[in-house]
This record gives sequence, C-alpha cells and structure tokens, in this order.
Amino acid sequence: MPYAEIIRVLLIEDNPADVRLLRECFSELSDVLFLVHDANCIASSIQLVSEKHFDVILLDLSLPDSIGLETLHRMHTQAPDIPIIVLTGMSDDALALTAMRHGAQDYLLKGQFDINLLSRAIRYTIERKRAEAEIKKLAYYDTLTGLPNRVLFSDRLKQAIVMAERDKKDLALLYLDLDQFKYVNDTLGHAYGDRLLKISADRIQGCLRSSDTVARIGGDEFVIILSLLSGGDDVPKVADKILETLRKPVQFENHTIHTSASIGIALYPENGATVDELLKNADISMYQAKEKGRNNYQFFSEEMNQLALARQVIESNLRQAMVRNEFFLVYQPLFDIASRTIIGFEALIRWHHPQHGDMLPPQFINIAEETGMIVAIGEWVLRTACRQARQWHNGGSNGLRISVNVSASQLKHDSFLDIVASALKESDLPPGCLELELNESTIIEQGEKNIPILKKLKKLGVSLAVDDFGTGYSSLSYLKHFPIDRVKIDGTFVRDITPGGDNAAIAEAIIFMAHSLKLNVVAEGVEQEKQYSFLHNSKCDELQGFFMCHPLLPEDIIPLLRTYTTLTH
Ligand SMILES: Nc1nc2c(ncn2[C@@H]2O[C@@H]3COP(=O)(O)O[C@H]4[C@@H](O)[C@H](n5cnc6c(=O)[nH]c(N)nc65)O[C@@H]4COP(=O)(O)O[C@H]3[C@H]2O)c(=O)[nH]1
Repeated sequence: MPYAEIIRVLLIEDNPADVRLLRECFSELSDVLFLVHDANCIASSIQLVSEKHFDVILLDLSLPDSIGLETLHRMHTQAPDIPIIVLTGMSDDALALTAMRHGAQDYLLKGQFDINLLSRAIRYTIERKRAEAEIKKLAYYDTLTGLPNRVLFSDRLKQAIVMAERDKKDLALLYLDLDQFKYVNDTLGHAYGDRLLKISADRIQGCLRSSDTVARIGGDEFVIILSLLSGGDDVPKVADKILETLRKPVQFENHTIHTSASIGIALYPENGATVDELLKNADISMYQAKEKGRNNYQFFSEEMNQLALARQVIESNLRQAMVRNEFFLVYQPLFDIASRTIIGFEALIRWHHPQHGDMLPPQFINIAEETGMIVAIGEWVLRTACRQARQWHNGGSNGLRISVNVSASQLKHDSFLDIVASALKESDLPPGCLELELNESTIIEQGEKNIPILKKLKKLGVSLAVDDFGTGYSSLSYLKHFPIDRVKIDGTFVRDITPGGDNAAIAEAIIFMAHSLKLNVVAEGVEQEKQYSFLHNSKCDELQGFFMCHPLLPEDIIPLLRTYTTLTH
C-alpha cells in the first residue's frame, strides 16, 4: 500500500541501542514512511542539515561533542526552520521548559512513549512549525509580491544603518513609485494592477544584489536599501538600471502597457540618520522626480527640503483659505471664430494669499487635489461661476456659456451630480449654459467607469468638454466612447504652431477628426495673430487666449460685454 505521507527525520543520538530501537519503531507504521538518517554527534549533524532536507530533528541533548542546552542551541542556530523534538533521558521540568523557550517544539522522555505517541508528536510539531512560518510570512512579507513589507523593511533598514555606522560605509535608500499603476488599475482592473506589481517587483529584484533589500510598502510604492556602497557612486547606475528595466513595455494578452517609475534617493548619513528621516527625504525626492516629468530619479537636496516645507505651509494655509474667503474667480472670454463674438467665459480660480498676494492655480491646485480639498473648493467655484453667469444673463447677455474646470476627485465624489444640479437650481442658470471641463486624464483615468456619471451630467443638460487635449495618451477615437461635446486643444500645441510644422499638422488633424466625430473644437492659448489666422483657416470653432483677452475680474467684464461682443482684431 502506498504511504499517505513521507517524513524525513534526522535522529541525533549517540547510543546505538536507542537508534536501533527507534528505527524499529518507525518501521511499524504503515501509513507514514519515516526516512531516517542518524548522526551520533553535533558536528556530523550540522554537516547533514547543510546537505539534506529534513522535516524534523529528534535530538538527544547529551552527545560526545556537546551537552545540554548548548546542543539544542547549536542545532537550532544551524537549522532554524526545522522543528526540533528533544529526546532525552533527563526528567527535568525546568530544563524541558527552557528547551521549549530556546526553540524546541517538544520534549519527550526516553522509554515513556510508544511509536503512536512519537508519530503524533512529530506530525503535530511539523504542522505547528509550518503555521508559525506562515504567520511570520504574513506579518513580515507582502502576500502579493512575496517581498518584505513595511515592518520587515524598517527592521532591515535599522540593521543596515547599524552596519553602515560600524563599517563606516554609505547606504542609499531608493523610494520608487510606479508611474502608470493607477491608470492600469483603474482602466484594466485590479487583477491587471496586481500582475503589473508582481512583474515590477521581479524586475526590480533582478537589478539588485542578493545583499540589497527591496520591499513593497504601499500600493505601488517600493523601497530599496543599497548597502555597502562607497561614496554612493554606484547609486545612479543602479537607479538607471531599474528605470530602464521598468520602461520595457508589459504585455497583457491584448494590452501593451508602457510603464515607467519615479525614484527618490536619500543617502545615509548625509540625508538622515534614522529610518524615518531617510524615508521622509527619499519620499520628498521621489515627489520631485514625479514633478520633473516622471521616469527619472532625483537625489535629495536641502533645496528640495525647503520646497517640501513651503508646500506644507501652503497646504495648511489652503485649509484656512476657504473660511477666510480668500478665493476669487477671474473669467477669460471664449470667442466664436465664425461670428467673432464672445460666446462664453472660462472661470479660473485665484487665491488672494495674505502674505504671497494673488496666486495662480499651478501654485496650489495640485495640493488641493492631493489633499482632497479640491472637492470643497470646486463646489465653491461651480456655485460662484453659475451665479455670475446668471447675472450676465440678467444684464442682457442671454445664452452666455460658463465653463468650469472639474478635477478627477470631484467627478468621483458621490455627491457631484447633486452639487451640479443644486448649483444650477440655486442660480437659476439654464443647464445648457454650463459647461464642465474635464481634462483628458480625468476622463480616461477611470476608463469607461466614468461613462455613467458623464451620461447623468448630460441628462441634466450641461455640456462636457475635454480640456488640455493632446497632452495625454488618449485618442479621439477612444474619447468618442464618452458623451462629450467639445475638445479643447492644449495651448502647448497652439503656441508652437508654425505653418508646415508638426504642431500645425497635429492641430489640423485634431480639428478634422473632431469635426468628423461631430465634436466642437476650441483652441486655447492663442497669443499671436498668425496662430489666430491658422486656426481660422483650419476651421477651428472657438478660440481662447491672451491675443484676444486675458482672464478678467467680473467688474471688467460688464463694459467688455457692452462694447466688445465681437472680435476687433
Ligand atoms: N500662456 C498663455 N496662457 C493662457 C493663454 N490663454 C489662457 N491661458 C491660461 O491657460 C489656462 C487655461 O485654463 P486650463 O487649461 O483650464 O488650465 C487651468 C486648469 O486646469 C486649472 N484650474 C484653473 N481654475 C480651476 C478651478 O477652478 N478648478 C480646477 N479644478 N482647476 C482649475 O489650472 C490651470 C491653469 O489655470 P490658469 O493659471 O488660470 O491658466 C489658464 C489661463 O490663464 C495664452 O494665450 N497664453
């Protein structure tokens, strides 16, 4: 009959009679095959565990070359993952307890057990050791990638700092964030996101030596400890290698994902003496790498630290700005190119900072987005802009459109639809006069998950525009799945339009394709007459830019509406 189980036993016993007796006992069992190797001293046992795999060790504490707890200690140190059962003739409760505390799983007295008891003890011991290993794995390792988690990473970094201090060596901490993870997770789903994480983990590990540690400490955040470097000269090489390997496209069935990463680097001891300091400064540098366009690495610098501190101040000021009424809106006219009239305005936020004066959105809107404050700020913008448009209508400029920027977190917020409906109701603005501008990445970020909310907004009667078109990775043919009305060509294309140049060709192609998909086209950032003429000839529908008019305060708009309702250039 085949055995249900095979258990490999290392029997460490110097008494040949005991060895014979135990071997005979083991052979009595019919359901389990015990493959027994024996050794009569600690030296040969150590040799055996380094050569062969064992499931359990049966250990006599009195050996010719080692005695008592010392025997247990030496064996446990050598084979920490193999469960050990002490088999002894010494009936000593205190010793039994100490042995258990020092790594023994069980303590059995010779002559006081039969094979059934021993067999049960062995199986129970193996099972317990397996469970312990599993618990340890869950506590210290990330289940998805198998890499150390934050807890084990902190411990390893602490140890690495001690070693670096002792050996007077340098140490580098790399903080790595995958650039496209959120996009993959949101558009293709979590299963693909998880696959991307595993692939990235393997790729990062492939760039490192076995003495380096890589850990996953957050969703798409990895940290790498590079130890024993001299002067940090190797760090750029390693960072480059990691960036290069992560840049290779990932193929998922029908999808090719173009990936990249941003890495921040902090050096020990220059940039921090503790785990927390190094981690904070590497994180600051990673943030800088993101700001610098992703797919690059940045070393920590004091200047960076100052920037991060300044950012913290802005963040805390921003929290008070709403209550202190420090925000205001300016409005930039949108011109219809054919009739040369102002057909609407884009509302643009400004912040009157008590110390820094008037601040532009690029100085604070990202912080508002990252901290979630944009939801409340955006609601204020929406309500204020709708009320303002209603006033213009009341003043005789019926039908003027008001465009309001909406960020991704606003769109994702449960109450966004209700807020838009309530802003319209409260201001009594016809829904057809409100346009919501969503930038390209906001629309595609969540993929087709966005379609229901966009359809509901359309049902309210508002129109939808894709802002900054051309800066992301989407195509018009993809965007046609979304219920949008208008495309705004990003100012960067418009600014560099030269007849026959690439940007002119791109702008023309966007206008042509948008029209064939029955979408209206606005060109933003028009600064010069030649851009205006080109867009006019290319049949662009609407224009916005300093060439026609800068963003204005509401009080400057009334006379503009009275006098300049047509393009005068
Ligand atoms: N160089 C140049 N620039 C021109 C020209 N014409 C217009 N601009 C600027 O281009 C930006 C157009 O707005 P956007 O693409 O929606 O880009 C906006 C928008 O994405 C965001 N933003 C502004 N207000 C809000 C808001 O209330 N909520 C949200 N979520 N984002 C906002 O901040 C961005 C920047 O806003 P602003 O600094 O006001 O900058 C405005 C405007 O002043 C031109 O001819 N040349």
